[in-house]
Amino acid sequence: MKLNIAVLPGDGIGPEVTAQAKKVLKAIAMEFDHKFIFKEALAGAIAIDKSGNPLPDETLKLCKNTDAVLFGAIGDPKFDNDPSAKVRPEQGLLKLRKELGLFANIRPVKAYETLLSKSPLKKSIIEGTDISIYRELTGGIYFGEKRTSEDGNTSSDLCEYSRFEIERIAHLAFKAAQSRKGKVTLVDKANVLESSRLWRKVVTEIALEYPDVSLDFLFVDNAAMQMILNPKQFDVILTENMFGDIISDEASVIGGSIGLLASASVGDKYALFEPIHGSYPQATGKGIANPIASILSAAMLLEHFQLFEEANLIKQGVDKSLKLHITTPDLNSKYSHITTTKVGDFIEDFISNPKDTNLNFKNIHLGQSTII
Ligand SMILES: NC(=O)c1ccc[n+]([C@@H]2O[C@H](COP(=O)([O-])OP(=O)(O)OC[C@H]3O[C@@H](n4cnc5c(N)ncnc54)[C@H](O)[C@@H]3O)[C@@H](O)[C@H]2O)c1
Ligand SMILES: CC(C)[C@H](C(=O)O)[C@@H](O)C(=O)O
Ligand SMILES: [Mg+2]
Repeated sequence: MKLNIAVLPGDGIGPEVTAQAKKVLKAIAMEFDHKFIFKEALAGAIAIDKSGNPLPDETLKLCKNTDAVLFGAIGDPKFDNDPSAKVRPEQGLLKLRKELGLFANIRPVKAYETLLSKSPLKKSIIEGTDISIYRELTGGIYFGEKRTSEDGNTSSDLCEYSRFEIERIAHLAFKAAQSRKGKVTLVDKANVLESSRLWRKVVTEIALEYPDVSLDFLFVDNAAMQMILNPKQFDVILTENMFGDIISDEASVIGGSIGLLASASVGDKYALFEPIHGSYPQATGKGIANPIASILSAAMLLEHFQLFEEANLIKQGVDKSLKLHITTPDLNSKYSHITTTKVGDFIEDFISNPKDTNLNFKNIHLGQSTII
């Protein structure tokens, strides 16, 4: 298969982790005789520095003319620490999501058998957790009207949703549940917010079209607690933009690191794949950022194009790296010298030689030969 992939590495650790995902995709192309053509473009703080615009026109144009976008992360403390900054890196990402119509952001969360001891949560609580979060991505408070009074002392962000925006992601969530455990949990704040009451009404109506799927409701404050008390109760979580942002970072604790959580953002026409984490500025250039979220986002990209065998091979490589503790320090690897690049190298090697039980870690040099 031939795929044109726009790569937007972004800021901070974005370029480091995206380079690993790209490397892994190149290995897949080689093994399966695909042609993946990568074209890089600027987004985020780096784009503001170069052009004054967090999403330059040529970047948007490239994304609209490719089959898929592989996104790193954006954000820089110089903007985070300046509330009066007029242009911000995050505006670039939000505009990109809106322009590409990426209304559904799918964030899988699972507890890896080999990482059960890495989570601060008890093994008995997290073991077997497998959740798919469907986060609405182009509406709600992120995109409603923003106002600040003339004296600068009052500000507001409008949270607005239409029936159409709720319906289209709800259908995706119910369809996903049909091929999973058959349960959708709508996370909202319907006891307070009018917009959440619309979500409940519309989602309840749509549920009638999916009699094989059960629907329940949880207020977001309770959901945040349930996520760490009893995450196994969840199958598909359907929620609005901001609640989904918050609850998915919280859910990453189950896996052991946010550096493991990938995502796919899809719409009617375009698709973008990115880790759920940010630009983790403190880690830039240190080689300590976990690239697995980015690598698994590349696997989601392949799944989007029905390349399941290829995606599975990447996932097997990830599983193997975790099993062998070929991991960055966020997962307390027992080896101190496993960098971002070395994790990518290992998964790349695995893809070209998955059966090699003596995988020689040619790029890794662990200094021991009996770790398999
Ligand atoms: N999609 C995006 O591009 C995105 C997402 C979230 C935050 N941001 C931006 O990133 C910047 C930093 O935000 P933040 O510090 O709140 O969130 P962050 O996700 O960048 O980092 C939060 C913490 O998560 C951990 N972490 C994140 N990525 C990791 C990785 N790959 N490996 C290991 N550990 C990792 C680190 O402990 C880090 O301190 C801000 O400017 C923010 O706006 C961008
Ligand atoms: C950077 C920010 C705009 C973004 C969001 O809130 O959607 C991020 O937190 C994410 O989860 O992708
Ligand atoms: Mg977030």
